[in-house]
Amino acid sequence: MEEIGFLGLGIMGKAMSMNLLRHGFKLTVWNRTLSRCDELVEHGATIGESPAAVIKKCKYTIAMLSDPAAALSVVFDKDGVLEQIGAGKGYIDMSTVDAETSSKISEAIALKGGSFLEAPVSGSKKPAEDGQLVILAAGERALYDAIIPAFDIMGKKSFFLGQVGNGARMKLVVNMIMGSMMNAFSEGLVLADKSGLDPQTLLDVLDLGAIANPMFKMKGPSMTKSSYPPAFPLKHQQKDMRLALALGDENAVPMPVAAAANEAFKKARSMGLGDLDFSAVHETVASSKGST
Ligand SMILES: NC(=O)C1=CN([C@@H]2O[C@H](COP(=O)(O)OP(=O)(O)OC[C@H]3O[C@@H](n4cnc5c(N)ncnc54)[C@H](OP(=O)(O)O)[C@@H]3O)[C@@H](O)[C@H]2O)C=CC1
Ligand SMILES: O=CCCC(=O)O
Repeated sequence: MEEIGFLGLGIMGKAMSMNLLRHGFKLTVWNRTLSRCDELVEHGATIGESPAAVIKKCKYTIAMLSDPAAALSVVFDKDGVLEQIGAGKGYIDMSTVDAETSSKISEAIALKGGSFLEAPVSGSKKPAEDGQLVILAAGERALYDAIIPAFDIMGKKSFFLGQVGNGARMKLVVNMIMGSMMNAFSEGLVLADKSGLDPQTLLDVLDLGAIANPMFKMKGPSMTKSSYPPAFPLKHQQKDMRLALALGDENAVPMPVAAAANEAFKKARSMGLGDLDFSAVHETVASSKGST
């Protein structure tokens, strides 16, 4: 495949681009904090000096950015994607954003004659390193077909969900469920502990029953030790809850559980936990003062 551009080398972007390099793809990379490109360069990538420079050089460019503000800035600001996108070029945004943000980007790129695909992912740092993501794509089918060789390296399964917005919506629904679930799990761990049960035994019991899942198995043991090395930063999970609640507003779907979970993530941010893993929401329950 031709050289691919990659914008955004945070936790996910770095893991995904390293994986592409390992599988023989040629990459030109850019990151707002340029020093984060160094490790990729050591593994064979070339640096582009701006998003526009990357787009100019590459037929296809992938982005993995923190939130809607970052996704819009990289496209619309000076030296951004729009300055060089045009006929024959494709832009694939894999960041988790809302449908409105994706649509704005899609429309602007279409006006320049370029192609757009949104492709947010399920799966975190480790699945990104191992090429085990689940890719939720929507937008131009021809671009989806063209970028499949890269998706096949980054993911274990890709879905094409139709028109732009459907990928963003699917991702927000999934993360709304995940964020709500993490809060119930945190409350359960603390409830077990405070009521005299061994939290590790709770983990063993959960793992054998109908609500066993990889997330509890993976994060549970470190949560019981109050250890939260960031795989999925809590500030991004709170952003996803906020965007999912807005989607609920739009569609008049009552979501009291998700709303409560969002408050817990906001509380965790106010406690300075935003850069830790989203499982650190456990601290909002574990460290709450209370007497019986
Ligand atoms: N971590 C995870 O497990 C998963 C994350 N996601 C989603 O993927 C996206 C990236 O997540 P993750 O890698 O964890 O996040 P990080 O916070 O590790 O990285 C964010 C990236 O966005 C860049 N960025 C932030 N603001 C701007 C801006 N204004 N202009 C340009 N670049 C900017 C950062 O650049 P700089 O280095 O300069 O700060 C960095 O490259 C998010 O949308 C997240 O919700 C999806 C699935 C899993
Ligand atoms: O958006 C982040 C998703 C994290 C995960 O699916 O494990």
